[in-house]
Amino acid sequence: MQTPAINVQNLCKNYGPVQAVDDVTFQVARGELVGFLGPNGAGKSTCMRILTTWLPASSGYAWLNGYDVMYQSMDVRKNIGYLPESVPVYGEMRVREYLAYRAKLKGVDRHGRGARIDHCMAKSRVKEVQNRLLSTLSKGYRQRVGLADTLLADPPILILDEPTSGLDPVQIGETLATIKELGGQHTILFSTHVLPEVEKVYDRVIIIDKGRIKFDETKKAIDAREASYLLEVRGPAEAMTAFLRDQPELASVEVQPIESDLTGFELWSRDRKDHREVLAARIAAKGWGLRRVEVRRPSLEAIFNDVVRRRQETEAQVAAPTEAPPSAPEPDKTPAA
Ligand SMILES: Nc1ncnc2c1ncn2[C@@H]1O[C@H](COP(=O)(O)OP(=O)(O)OP(=O)(O)O)[C@@H](O)[C@H]1O
Repeated sequence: MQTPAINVQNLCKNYGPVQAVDDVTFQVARGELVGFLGPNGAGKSTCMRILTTWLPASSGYAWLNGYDVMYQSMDVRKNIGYLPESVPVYGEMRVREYLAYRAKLKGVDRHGRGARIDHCMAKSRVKEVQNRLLSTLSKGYRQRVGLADTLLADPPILILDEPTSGLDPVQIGETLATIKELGGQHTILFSTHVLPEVEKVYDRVIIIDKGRIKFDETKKAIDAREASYLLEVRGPAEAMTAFLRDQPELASVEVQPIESDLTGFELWSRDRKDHREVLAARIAAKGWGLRRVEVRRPSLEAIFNDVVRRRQETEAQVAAPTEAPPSAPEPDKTPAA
């Protein structure tokens, strides 16, 4: 079996009491394009900084192209291009001059260096600003210069932390297209908390939340997931639930109470066929009011909602103080004269 491009085993990182990365294990095969998704503070940047040798792990292991991030950090660095969340700026340097300096540091052959810089600037769409001082660039352009930098030595693995951060919608589209194109020749792990961005380019998605991996699936597996149907029906909740659970076409029924006489249902059919019309007719025949019928395609958004938002909602409910009983008025603490 081929060595995975990225191999992470039981990785942990704590910053004092904050457990930023908590027992993370995953592998990325060569050539895979993996979206690393999670809400703010999930632990994405911390993971990436460990994988790129910029931060030591508290425990666990990681290998990139077979090199240990802890003990073979120079070899790891030769095999990766890393775009950090905030690109370091050498404000007094011009874009081309900066990339030339970086290419020299990375050992890019002197004879081919100029052509390589041109190629990377073209890929990252920064040619038009090549003579501008870095300090005068917008965050979006700086991010693109950072992307050009990651490509200079043509490393097999690219680790891109929020590559579209600070870009306008047109630039986001262009950068995603570049990432997709690069995906053919490199292994790419890129992070974002913007769902639609991953949806456009990924082969596989890993969702991390509170330092733990909560979901890891290929696009193919996600696309093959079965659609469900969302219904909102007005009527007696218990009777409606029992009725739907009796329908021979349905494999599973989930109940989501909405208000006193309105209930939401999520339904999965037994045979992957669409039974909405027949179910709607049966519900109408019972005299119940059908307010909503909708197909819910398996999407990253739905998965993300299941994995992260429901956890957040549950936590918010637990944290919300219960209504305190009216208390007796505080005794007057004013000291007696
Ligand atoms: N240097 C640090 N010292 C203390 N805590 C830190 C440090 N860096 C990160 N953290 C904490 O570790 C957790 C994970 O942060 P991290 O930056 O890795 O998350 P992230 O998923 O990249 O978030 P974002 O999308 O906002 O960049 C957060 O709770 C964060 O506050």
